[in-house]
Amino acid sequence: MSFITVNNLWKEYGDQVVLENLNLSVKQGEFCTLVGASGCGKSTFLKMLLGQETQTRGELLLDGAAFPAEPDRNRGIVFQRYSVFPHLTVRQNVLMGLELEQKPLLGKLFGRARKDALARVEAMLESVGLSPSANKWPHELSGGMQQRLAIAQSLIMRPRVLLLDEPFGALDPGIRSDMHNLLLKLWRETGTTIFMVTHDLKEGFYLGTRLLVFDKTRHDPHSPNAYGATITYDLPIGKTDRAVLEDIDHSVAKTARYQAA
Ligand SMILES: Nc1ncnc2c1ncn2[C@@H]1O[C@H](COP(=O)(O)OP(=O)(O)OP(=O)(O)O)[C@@H](O)[C@H]1O
Repeated sequence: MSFITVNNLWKEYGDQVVLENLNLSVKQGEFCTLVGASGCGKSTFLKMLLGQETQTRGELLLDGAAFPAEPDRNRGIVFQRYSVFPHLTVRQNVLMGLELEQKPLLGKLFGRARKDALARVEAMLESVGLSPSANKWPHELSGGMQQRLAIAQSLIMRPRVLLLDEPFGALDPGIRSDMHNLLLKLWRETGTTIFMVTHDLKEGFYLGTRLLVFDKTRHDPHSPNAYGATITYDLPIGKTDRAVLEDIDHSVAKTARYQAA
């Protein structure tokens, strides 16, 4: 059965059509990577999946029911930068979600509940390789460590859907490949469904089980906002030949030129 269903989904901001007629059916545990020219609406789509934005038209279903309109623990998100709290230590950053979930008013756990939560936090820090840095402050961490912390902070809540908006875009290539391996390990361990935006087609192919290309198929030079992007390719990874990749590269670059003009 489809876990996430998108039917004839449109998103407009004022007179700007950002996304038009998206249709998609995603099974639980899939790893979808999203690529497309800058400004094509990939982040907007993630925000709709998160519950931060609502669609203008169409349906977005989770297990056959309308998506909750507010962000909730079903969905976690990691941005390119700065999604951790600078005034909390690494351990506190990861613990905070559990405390707020169980004690929304006080934001503090005590006794047995705190001990159990801390045990989960320690296991998560171990899993992302941050145990030795548990007492550090975010500003004392490298970019890669900050992103590992942001991922830990999301995954501790055991979200059914993990949304990643160019999470490795600001990292050096060497660190990126470590992060890829870590993400694949965590994805296999948790079985969470992932949507990840990337500008790097190769990264999209390496990580995902499915590649979604967001692109505009219609352009009006006199009215650049009249048409939105849609999903032009929806490819199972591992079964795609070189000519298709070149085609994607070519059409995304063309849209980017239109947007820049
Ligand atoms: N809250 C908003 N109000 C008005 N317009 C918005 C809003 N959010 C996004 N947009 C517009 O929607 C379009 C799509 O933006 P979005 O950030 O989703 O693109 P993107 O594909 O993620 O781009 P990039 O790859 O550069 O991050 C842009 O033209 C942007 O200006």
